[in-house]
Amino acid sequence: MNRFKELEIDLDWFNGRNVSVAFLCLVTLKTSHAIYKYYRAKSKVKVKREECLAACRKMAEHLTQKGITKDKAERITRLSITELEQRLQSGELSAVEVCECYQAVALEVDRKLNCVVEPIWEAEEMALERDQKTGKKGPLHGMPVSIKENYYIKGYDCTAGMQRCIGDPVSEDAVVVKVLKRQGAVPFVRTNVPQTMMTFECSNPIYGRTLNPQDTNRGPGGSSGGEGALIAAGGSILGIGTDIGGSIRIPANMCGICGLKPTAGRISGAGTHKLTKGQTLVKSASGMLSRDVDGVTIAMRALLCQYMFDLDPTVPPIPFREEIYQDKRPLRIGYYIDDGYIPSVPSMHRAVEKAKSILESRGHKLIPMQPVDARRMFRLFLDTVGADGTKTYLTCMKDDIYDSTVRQFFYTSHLPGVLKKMIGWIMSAVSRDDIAGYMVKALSGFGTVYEYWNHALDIEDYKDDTLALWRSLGIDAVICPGFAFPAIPHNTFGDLVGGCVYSTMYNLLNYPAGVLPVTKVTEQDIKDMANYPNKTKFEKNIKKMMLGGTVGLPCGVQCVALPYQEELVIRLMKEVEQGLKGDNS
Ligand SMILES: CCCCCCCC/C=C\CCCCCCCCCCCCCC(=O)NCCO
Repeated sequence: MNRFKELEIDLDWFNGRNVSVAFLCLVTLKTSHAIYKYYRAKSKVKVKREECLAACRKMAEHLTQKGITKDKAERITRLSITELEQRLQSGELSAVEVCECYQAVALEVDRKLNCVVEPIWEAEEMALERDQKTGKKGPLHGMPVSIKENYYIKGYDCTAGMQRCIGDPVSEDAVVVKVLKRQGAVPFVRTNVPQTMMTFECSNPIYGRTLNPQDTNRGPGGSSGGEGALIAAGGSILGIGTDIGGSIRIPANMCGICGLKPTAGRISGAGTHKLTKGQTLVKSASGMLSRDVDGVTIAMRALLCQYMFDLDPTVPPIPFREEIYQDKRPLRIGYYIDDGYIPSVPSMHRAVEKAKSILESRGHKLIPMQPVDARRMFRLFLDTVGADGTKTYLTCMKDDIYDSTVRQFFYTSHLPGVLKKMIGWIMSAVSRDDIAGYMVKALSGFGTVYEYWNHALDIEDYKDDTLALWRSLGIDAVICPGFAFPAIPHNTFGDLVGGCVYSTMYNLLNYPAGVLPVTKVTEQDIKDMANYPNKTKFEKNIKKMMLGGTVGLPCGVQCVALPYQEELVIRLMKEVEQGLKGDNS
């Protein structure tokens, strides 16, 4: 009876006025909490940014005090990597002077392009150790190397542009960084990345936006965009990056430098940001970017050593195979200018045609081909990265400030799965553009492990079909566009995301692929855009972008080989590069 009375009293409380007041209180509380979290994130980001800017200023002052003149710095940074290697090995140049000159130029470049996150303070001490070393020098003795921000460097935050990771310095270097140091290199600056590293723009709320040295109204590509911009502008000679959808090759294409994405796992990825590591169907690959192909070769030779195999036993102990790299045997090389899904632009066609005629003139047989259904591939890729319904990204980005380049993806990601599927379906039906629609659908993820395993089998089928195609054509390698188009204006990633079909294909297949610059956009290429298809929204976006002042932008070619044939990829890249220089040896 008593209990019943109590209940009556409780029920009485639930009158209209009380419920409205409680509801209002709840909304106010929630809103104030969200505002508080937003400002807390903002101030955390601001403090970090100021710290990094102060570090750059302090380093610049230090270098001025040391008397590093612009003249001297430019004299050293203009040397090719092979010249620099020889002078460091012979002792003609000291590791300290090379390090200081590169730091000075990198900081100067950074003031224009915002590509450096912060200097590595220990670099000078490391360089001094190299100079004092007696006995055999390492293959990278004194070589300055820039490091993408998502690689662990002891004592520094590794954020991937996300505020959650600020104030949590890592306790150990990444395996690649350890190996570089052991081989004599001097890591000297950390470079910028996009927030989450899943876009090919290069902007985040902590370190800001990186600009393309070829045209500052455009981005350098991403996610290794800081590396791309810094190397192309002469502030670094060799950089380390990662690539799960094109992050090494896209900046290489957009900035006009070389980049190699090895087979995932050939170079250790231990000690890189963990964001994408739970997703194991398409793995991120560690690789490198450099001004020319020699840089890539020198880095691969040095990294593929016993020390890396010992530190990371998951890496297959295959040293650099000179016999494949130096081989002069004529090859059968497949080529395509269009993947049959996303039409690449005329300047990219020309780049492939140019590389093709160079390779033919060197005795190789070029065979026209079409890759296995690129649309099927891209859907598999998107379903893979969105497999968890984007929960991993949303968790890492909880309470963060969304960068303008990824905002729309995150707002969409928050919607319930059914709604994402529906919106995706409607978008595909209405716009005749199945890329945006399919992307939204892919953000909804898989419902069951059974579906996910079936999806994994579909990827295996795609790999089998591609291998069967290569076997039937009897090809050793493939050349194709380095990307669908050259560098894009800021904040257009969402409109042009489909361009990455050209790069993601070789992540899904896990084939090694490298990009090198071959040509630049000409006035004629722009005139030829008149024949570019104009049916889908995506094609219209590409056309508009290309007509918006792209003349002079670099265009690269991608060289691809079967898994673990990195040496063959580099050989092809080198032959194309030699052909471009008119050297047919
Ligand atoms: C459709 C699934 C998307 C899941 C990600 C949702 C989180 C939102 C974050 C960013 C929005 C971008 C979503 C577009 C994904 C597909 C496009 C891939 C673009 C590839 C760019 C290069 C990425 C890369 O290689 N990163 C290196 C990491 O080591």
